[in-house]
Amino acid sequence: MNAVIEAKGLNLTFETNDGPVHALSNIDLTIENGEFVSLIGPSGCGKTTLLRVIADLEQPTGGTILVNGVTPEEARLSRAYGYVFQAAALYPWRTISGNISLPLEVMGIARSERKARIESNLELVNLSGFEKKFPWQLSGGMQQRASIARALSFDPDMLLMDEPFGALDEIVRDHLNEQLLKLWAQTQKTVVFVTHSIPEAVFLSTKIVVMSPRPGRIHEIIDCDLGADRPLDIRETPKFLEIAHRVREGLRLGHSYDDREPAES
Ligand SMILES: Nc1ncnc2c1ncn2[C@@H]1O[C@H](COP(=O)(O)OP(=O)(O)OP(=O)(O)O)[C@@H](O)[C@H]1O
Repeated sequence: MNAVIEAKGLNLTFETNDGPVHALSNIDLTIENGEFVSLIGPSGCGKTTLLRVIADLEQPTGGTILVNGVTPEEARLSRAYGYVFQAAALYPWRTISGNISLPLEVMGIARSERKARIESNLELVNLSGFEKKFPWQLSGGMQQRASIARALSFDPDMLLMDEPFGALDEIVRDHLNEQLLKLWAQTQKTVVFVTHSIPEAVFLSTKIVVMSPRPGRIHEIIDCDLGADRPLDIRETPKFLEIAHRVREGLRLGHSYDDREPAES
């Protein structure tokens, strides 16, 4: 295994009209090739900010970060990752295949190659046959699958996913979680996944990064060694429940530290 993300002493303070907001504090994180890593924590603890720093969408104000051994900017320019947003963010005037094609068109990839890639990626997310539909003709879960196909279209090493299933109901979410696990096993991509959901994090991940707020920092990193074969009912096994309990405890302790903070400073 080799590190695809290496953050050391990462800090990020936003300067706002109401004063500085310390969004990330002293983040040390190494993510190895092929891992599925979830970032979990309460609202405002910096999960999205950390993902955006990896993606070169925010600049850290301190510390260092390497993505695939190079700066986030170089990694972005070499298309090291595909990014999946909370909302599917598909262009409504383009068909599903037109949406998946867009990054490939920007890269100047020939039409026949684009067609082949669209087909294979739609197959990966179980959407074969929906090429000519427009986003509004698809359910929320299908739209999110299409946006995953788009993120995979240029075959990046890594998928960065910001709460991709947060807005979906639980049944659809379960289904998409199963599909995402299959896709991860099939493609062996590295995935960094932001979520609020403990069961989702435990079900999907090889490693869970528990974050705590104000300023956002890593409270604990929990190994999630449930093996590769994870049917949905693994969620009722003692091992799963034990890991979920550890994550919950981590979140609770992270919070109580936060509650004590004003008295200590
Ligand atoms: N562009 C910005 N300018 C100023 N403050 C920001 C900016 N982006 C984020 N923040 C602040 O930084 C902190 C971390 O935000 P972030 O969105 O990373 O948290 P999060 O853990 O992803 O939250 P959520 O789970 O609600 O999405 C918050 O206090 C947020 O208000």
